Amino acid sequence: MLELKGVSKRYAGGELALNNVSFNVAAGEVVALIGPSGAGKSTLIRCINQLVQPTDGQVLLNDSRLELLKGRQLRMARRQIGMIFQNYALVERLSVMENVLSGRLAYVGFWQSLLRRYPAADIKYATQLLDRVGLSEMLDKRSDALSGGQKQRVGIARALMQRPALLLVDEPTASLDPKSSRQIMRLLCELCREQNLAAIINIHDVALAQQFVSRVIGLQQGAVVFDGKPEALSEQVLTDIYGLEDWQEPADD
Ligand SMILES: Nc1ncnc2c1ncn2[C@@H]1O[C@H](COP(=O)(O)OP(=O)(O)OP(=O)(O)O)[C@@H](O)[C@H]1O
Repeated sequence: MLELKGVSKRYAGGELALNNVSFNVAAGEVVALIGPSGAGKSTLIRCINQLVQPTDGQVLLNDSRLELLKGRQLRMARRQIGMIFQNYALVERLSVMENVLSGRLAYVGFWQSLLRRYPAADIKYATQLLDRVGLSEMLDKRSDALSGGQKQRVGIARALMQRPALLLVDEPTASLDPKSSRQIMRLLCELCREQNLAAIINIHDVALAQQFVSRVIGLQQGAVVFDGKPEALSEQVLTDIYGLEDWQEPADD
């Protein structure tokens, strides 16, 4: 499904932010990406969706070489990648339903999207998704009236509206309390199973990741230093990844 082959990234004038990263993610597989600040987690996510062009290596999504695509072809390929963000990235003054429908923007034409005219099938699917994420009572609420956990549910429904093959999830729980964090991680993992979706979740909270995902990739200084089951993350491995940082405490940022 997703395959990274020897992906490296050097920003202008900087050190290697990614160093020869290779791994595969299968359909339906949920991977937590962990590592200390500056390890290259965000760079890796951005190299997958091509917001950052890798300096070296290949990024294959369903056998298509994303790093070679430009313009329209890249936009088409990106439809297969749903993004979920720490700060939700909702349009606050729009309703829950409108935010979810905006997940179809890459599919509907320019005028349709400007006038926010979506096909009936899209509205039906958005309604189903909002029901699935537990927000069926809130379709017409303004997004700025929601709690953090509810906003993240809208963000998840919007990403799924794209009918993606892969979800890239950047710190989905960093702005949430512990209970909402667990609910969001559980929901994400259930949805990936139900829809046979692959996901890479960039997450600081190791204990939370261990509780829900089936595979963890640990980055340190741009290189993969661990790739395995969460049970295999021993104290020694975590110390290798995080150095002397206290990896048991979720990061503040
Ligand atoms: N646009 C950029 N230009 C130059 N250097 C960058 C840029 N973005 C990131 N870097 C550098 O690349 C390295 C990896 O950064 P990255 O943001 O990918 O790490 P991260 O693991 O996501 O960190 P955090 O957990 O703090 O978000 C760091 O040394 C960072 O300073």
